[in-house]
Amino acid sequence: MATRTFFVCGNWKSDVNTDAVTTLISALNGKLKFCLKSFKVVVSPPQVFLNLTRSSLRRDVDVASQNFWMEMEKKGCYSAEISAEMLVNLGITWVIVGHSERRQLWGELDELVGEKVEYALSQGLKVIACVGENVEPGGSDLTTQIKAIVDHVTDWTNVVLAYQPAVGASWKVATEVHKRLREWLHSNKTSAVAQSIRIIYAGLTTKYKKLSRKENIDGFLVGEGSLTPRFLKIVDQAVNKYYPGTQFGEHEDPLTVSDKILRALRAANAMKKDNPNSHAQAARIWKLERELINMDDVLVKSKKDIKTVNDLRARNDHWVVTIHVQGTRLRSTMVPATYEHLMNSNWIF
Ligand SMILES: O=C[C@H](O)COP(=O)(O)O
Repeated sequence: MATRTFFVCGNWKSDVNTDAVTTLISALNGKLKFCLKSFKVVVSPPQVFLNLTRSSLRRDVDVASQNFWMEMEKKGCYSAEISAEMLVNLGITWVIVGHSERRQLWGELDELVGEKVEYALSQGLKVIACVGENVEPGGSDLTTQIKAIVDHVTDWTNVVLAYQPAVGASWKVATEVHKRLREWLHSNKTSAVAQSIRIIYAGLTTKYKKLSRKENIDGFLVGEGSLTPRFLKIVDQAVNKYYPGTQFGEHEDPLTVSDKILRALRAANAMKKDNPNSHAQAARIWKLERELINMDDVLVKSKKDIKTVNDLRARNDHWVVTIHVQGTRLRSTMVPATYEHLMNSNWIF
């Protein structure tokens, strides 16, 4: 499987008000329990809600603007427009460029789209660059659109390509076009670019689960479906591609052993503070031990030989952690239990 970070962006277009935005933010804040390092979730509210969204949404969900104004000449007076610089100043990290609605309704042409992509990147924004078949009769074809973008990008790390199909296109068409787009990038750029770039699907569909499992589909730009709890479901289904059996909010990335212990110790330490000597505490610690053992199927990438962490006991202000490697006790480590210590120390292995 390619190692491209899966990417799901909810584009709230112009269909929301303050209540809806607040509700959507709390749904995301409440459901997502862990940072999804290998899975990027982004939301794109209308510009009037960018500040509200950025200030109240959890930090590991990024925020995208649906557009920006590029100062074609020097700084000037452009009433009502919002520049890339303003977005950066607000803490917005992504911007959508070349959405079919901007192309159709505001006449944004390929060359402008390419220039906007380049300018946004130069200002430190990441870009969701849209190309598609949802254009006016006589509009440019997919290859021309993509070429106009490609010519303005040198580093693809911060660019996601969103494919917007013609209305009514089936999921089968989507998979075929994504494949062709990657082949085009392979032939016209490099194989490294073709393999690393994320191509996300930005069409109306109910087949998110199916599509998320296709090799060349690296995520979604979701319009209408991002305005309801369905969005969480879409993310769930995609998360499941990588972590079968998990749900959005329950999934966590494979953790290192030290991450796991650190997390358990933090929890144990908090319990200890609350209730220093109770049996209940001992029982909870026992539960934590089990939890660590139950996570043993998660292998530690950088230290392949360490397989289990199966002992965690309290001794005054310290905790003893025993590491077992393939059934044999490797070592016991005494670790300090204060929160500050745990946060700052480099104690493990
Ligand atoms: O920005 C998203 C695309 O325009 C798809 O929107 P949709 O999911 O409402 O069809």
